[in-house]
Amino acid sequence: MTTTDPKAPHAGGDVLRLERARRTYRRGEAPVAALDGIDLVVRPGEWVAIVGPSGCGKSTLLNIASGVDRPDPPPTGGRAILCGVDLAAATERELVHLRRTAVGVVFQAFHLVPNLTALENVELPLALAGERGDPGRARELLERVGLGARLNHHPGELSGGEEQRVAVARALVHRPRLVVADEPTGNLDSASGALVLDVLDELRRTEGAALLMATHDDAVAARADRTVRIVDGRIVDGRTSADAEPTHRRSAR
Ligand SMILES: Nc1ncnc2c1ncn2[C@@H]1O[C@H](COP(=O)(O)OP(=O)(O)OP(=O)(O)O)[C@@H](O)[C@H]1O
Repeated sequence: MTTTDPKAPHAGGDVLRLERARRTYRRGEAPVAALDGIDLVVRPGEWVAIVGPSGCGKSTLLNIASGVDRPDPPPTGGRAILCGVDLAAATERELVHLRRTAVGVVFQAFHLVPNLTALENVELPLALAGERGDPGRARELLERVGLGARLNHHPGELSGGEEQRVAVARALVHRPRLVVADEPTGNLDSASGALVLDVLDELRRTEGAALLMATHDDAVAARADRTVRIVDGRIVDGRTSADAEPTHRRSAR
């Protein structure tokens, strides 16, 4: 491939860099700017929360951060660099490789495969990435999320919180550099949600992955290293990178 290999050990630097990123949907005649010039840098190991009202652009941003979507074409779309790969320049094949090797995803609705066991669900990303990997890795992760006794259970035999902990193990099994989580506690009661956040945080720290998480819940966002607030596709509050000054102070000047 022509771009940096996202899994290469030397692939340091930012995990995600958005510069004036813009994503426009054409709805009938009127274009909708779902992202309207977003600057955001996520560094290795950081936990960044994205908050904002329904329709502000959180899912659009996460889709770009997970390599599922790209900003508008240059020059109006700005730049989106995911694990060293410029999304505008990447081929579809490169994007598939990026998604399978460098990114892990946790959804609100778990999205486990119902006829596979917990262990088989966690092993799935390794098979998709064509990696034999460490044969004990999936089992070890399930033990670390507290499900060592549920390896052979199917999703229908697990509680919602247990299903989401399987999904967390699945998101980290291929050692991604970035975990993208869309309302990961949105379908859970507060105790199960807190446990899911605990295991996500523990794995993030020990595995060195960055975590980019959208949430409606201010208590969830408060656990992140920093929070970015979006309204109408623009960042209105928070720090766009770990060393940037707060946006609201900048605009008040
Ligand atoms: N495929 C699409 N086609 C047209 N418009 C879209 C599409 N997807 C999203 N939008 C619009 O883009 C804007 C941002 O949507 P997005 O789903 O990113 O918001 P969100 O913050 O994730 O919302 P929620 O919190 O409700 O999930 C909204 O105005 C939405 O209606």
